[in-house]
Amino acid sequence: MSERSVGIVGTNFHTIEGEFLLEGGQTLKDIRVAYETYGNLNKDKSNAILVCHALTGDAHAAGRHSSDDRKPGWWEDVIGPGKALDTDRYFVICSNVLGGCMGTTGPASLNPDTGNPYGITFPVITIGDMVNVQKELIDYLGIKILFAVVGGSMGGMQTLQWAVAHPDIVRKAVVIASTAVSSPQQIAFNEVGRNAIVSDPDWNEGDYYSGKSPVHGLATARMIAHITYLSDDSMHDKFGRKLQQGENYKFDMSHDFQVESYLKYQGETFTERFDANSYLYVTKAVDYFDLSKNGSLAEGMKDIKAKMLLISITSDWLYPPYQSKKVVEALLFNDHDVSYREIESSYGHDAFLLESGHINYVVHNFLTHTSVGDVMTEEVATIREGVSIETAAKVMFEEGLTHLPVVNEKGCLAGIVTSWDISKAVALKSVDLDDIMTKEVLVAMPDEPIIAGAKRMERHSISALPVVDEKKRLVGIIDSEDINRLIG
Ligand SMILES: CC(=O)SCCNC(=O)CCNC(=O)[C@H](O)C(C)(C)COP(=O)(O)OP(=O)(O)OC[C@H]1O[C@@H](n2cnc3c(N)ncnc32)[C@H](O)[C@@H]1OP(=O)(O)O
Ligand SMILES: N[C@@H](CCO)C(=O)O
Repeated sequence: MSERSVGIVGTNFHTIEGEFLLEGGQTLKDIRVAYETYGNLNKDKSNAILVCHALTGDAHAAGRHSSDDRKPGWWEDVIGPGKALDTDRYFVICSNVLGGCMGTTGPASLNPDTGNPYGITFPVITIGDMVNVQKELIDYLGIKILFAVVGGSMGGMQTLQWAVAHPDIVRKAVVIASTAVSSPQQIAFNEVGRNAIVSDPDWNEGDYYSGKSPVHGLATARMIAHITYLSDDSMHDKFGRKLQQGENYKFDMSHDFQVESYLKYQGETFTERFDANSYLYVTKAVDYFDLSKNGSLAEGMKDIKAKMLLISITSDWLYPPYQSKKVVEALLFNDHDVSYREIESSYGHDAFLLESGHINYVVHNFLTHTSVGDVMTEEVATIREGVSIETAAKVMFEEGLTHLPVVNEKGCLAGIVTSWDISKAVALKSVDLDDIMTKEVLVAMPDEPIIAGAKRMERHSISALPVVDEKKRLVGIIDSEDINRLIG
């Protein structure tokens, strides 16, 4: 196993107890979420990155479940020590989507009310529902801010949805080979796939879990979809008109060309790991995805606060660069902080899984150009000027703090009290907070590079910096231990 891998990992499960309301108005009971995590969550819980998977991905994004596993998780090249999603710095989370078939509740799961698989009685779900389920997981993990949300393809849709629906949680968002609105062509390809599934007699109106499954329909759906993940150039490069066996045409109906054999293999192996009903539901969720509001993408995106990075792939004809550029335009219309990169690649849509060199470079740069505001803790316990030392000590004890900012009636920083100041007060029998607090406080600004804040802390041997805006209002705090971990 590569030294740069997260190594052997396991899948965890969390149940969201009770009724869960879906965007379509229906409910699901006791949703189970399968998830994996890599790296460690820091003390402030400010280094979490949520990775959202694509259509047929799963929670197993990196590492191996056992040393015998033939292949690692699907984004092994991007997640791990020293990689863009650096597990020495970040706590990476990936969960299987709602409606999936890799551990999270989906149509193949048992309906608790009937004891039978949901099948086609499973409610139609949306990208918004997938994100709402992830939000429950993040809450369960005690995470209040996401340093970043990252995803390709359908994972990019979830990432955009996160940025729109939870602007105060998401600090950075990386959207790769994706769109804010599913196009008619995308819907059309999905519909052909669904049609292949429901036309298979073994589909049996979705009720096939005790008999034969619709493997022919599902394999055909995958074959069609797989073509859309490649490009004309990559197919020329990969297969050309090469034959699978021998040098002469057989002039029969066998899989004479390599590309035929390849597609057959891709279709068949897919049926070993994916549920046909899940394919119906997850593609539907993709089709319904549309972040525009009143016909305007700019309006739909106006609440976003995260710094955004959009990446597209030159040869991706399924999610063409124009779709990412539309998102960029909508964000620029709102004066948002957005970067855009187009990766030159002939691999087509699946380049987001294959061009790991490019992806690592671009995503690493985006994530490491971090400002104070990207990592600061916004919920800061404070005390008002003029309170007693005892009150300050009590707050620090109850909140487990070593630094406590003192603010005036306008919320402006007036000083800071440390646990050392409290010890001094006890030793000197002081009662007046004003006597012991530091009034000339070193601070950081949200827009300054994190490295500048870290250097200031190092130079002055201090372990926390209050963050203030231009009016000196306290807006957050940063802690040296967490910062050092993030800047590596
Ligand atoms: C986030 C997510 O999207 S998770 C889901 C990602 N995974 C998938 O989508 C699985 C489907 N696969 C793919 O999409 C792509 O294969 C990728 C992007 C993952 C990997 O691409 P590549 O590394 O170029 O692999 P490639 O497409 O050549 O497929 C290789 C497989 O095809 C087989 N193959 C290659 N040529 C032929 C052929 N002529 N006949 C039969 N089989 C063939 C190989 O033996 C290999 O089999 P294996 O997967 O069992 O090892
Ligand atoms: N290979 C990807 C393509 C869809 O983005 C998947 O199967 O999920």
